[in-house]
Amino acid sequence: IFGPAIALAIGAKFIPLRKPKKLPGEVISETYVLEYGTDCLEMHVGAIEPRERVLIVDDLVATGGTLCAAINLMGTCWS
Ligand SMILES: O=P(O)(O)OC[C@H]1O[C@H](OP(=O)(O)OP(=O)(O)O)[C@H](O)[C@@H]1O
Ligand SMILES: Nc1ncnc2[nH]cnc12
Repeated sequence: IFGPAIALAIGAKFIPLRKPKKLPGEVISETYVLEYGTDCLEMHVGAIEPRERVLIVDDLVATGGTLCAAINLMGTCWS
């Protein structure tokens, strides 16, 4: 897991985006398409303030569906 270490190194906060039912409290969800079906990412409500800058870290990009879902979750905070 590289996200927390990168956040610490650059002085940023760490925000986990997790598969469904992993995060406690209120979440927002984004469903997306993978090579082998669909899945869903969740993020805590209020984790990001409007106009905050983000760095999205994942282990790999294949179709880009997961990355797009993460970007869409960011967008729900900025709108
Ligand atoms: O660009 P994409 O086509 O979306 O694929 C990339 C995603 O696939 C893998 O996760 P996966 O959904 O397989 O589950 P995992 O996190 O449990 O490994 C990987 O960790 C990326 O998040
Ligand atoms: N194309 C791919 N290769 C390896 N791991 C993956 N996880 C999701 N898509 C993958």
